[in-house]
Amino acid sequence: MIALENAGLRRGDRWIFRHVGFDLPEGEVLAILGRNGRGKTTLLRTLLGSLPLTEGARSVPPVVGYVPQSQNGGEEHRCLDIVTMGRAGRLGLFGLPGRADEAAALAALATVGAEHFAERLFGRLSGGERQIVLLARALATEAKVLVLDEPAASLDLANQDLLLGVLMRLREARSHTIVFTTHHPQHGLFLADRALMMHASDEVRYGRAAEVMTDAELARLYGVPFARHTAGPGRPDVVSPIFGAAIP
Ligand SMILES: Nc1ncnc2c1ncn2[C@@H]1O[C@H](COP(=O)(O)OP(=O)(O)OP(=O)(O)O)[C@@H](O)[C@H]1O
Repeated sequence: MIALENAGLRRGDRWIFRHVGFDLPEGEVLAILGRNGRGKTTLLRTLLGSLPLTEGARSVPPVVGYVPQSQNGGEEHRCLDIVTMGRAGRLGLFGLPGRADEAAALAALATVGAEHFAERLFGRLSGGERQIVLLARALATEAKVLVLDEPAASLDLANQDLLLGVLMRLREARSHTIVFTTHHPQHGLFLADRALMMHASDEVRYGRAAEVMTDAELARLYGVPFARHTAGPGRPDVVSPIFGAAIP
């Protein structure tokens, strides 16, 4: 459904990433992890088609729903209008959204459990609620692939829980193939079927999230040791960085 094969991207004389390959089955969720500047956003941009690969190949459907880290602007618009903007790619050059588009936007809000936001102003929502509206906008495109760039980056714990819960419902429905970047390993363990760990520009590990996100690999990725706790039957382990105990 979505794949990269021996993909590389060079800027000037520097490879941002190289030899990246994965093949994400339809309906699965992929978490991309790596330190600051490791190339996560650049990799997402190649998936979105806004940056060409220097080498290798990508296989991504033509329409992808994108959720940015946050959005500046639109604060004075109703959430329904923000979500209806997701229909723009389906309208003709000078086309205006019609009733069917508004109905699709309402359906997208309902999918994320946020139909009650429809008439509220986007600027009056909390950060987490805004992310959910932006997710609804991506769903309104009717894309089967969703790409999210650090969707929980600026959210407090309650809002992280809110957003992760909505994404988990999409995962359980297996209605979309989802790729997201994160600095929270726990989000990967909670939500993702697979993980792509960007250790270095030419070293990327890909596999089942529970198998590749071991304590040792997380410690190697971030340079910080991790502790692990079991969270009860049917729940993924909980990992926490042990600050102040950096690996020599
Ligand atoms: N337009 C550009 N020209 C040259 N280098 C760039 C450009 N944009 C980004 N880079 C470099 O590419 C590298 C990867 O950047 P990218 O934003 O993809 O990292 P990231 O893993 O998403 O980082 P973060 O976790 O901080 O968001 C960085 O070293 C960055 O400086």
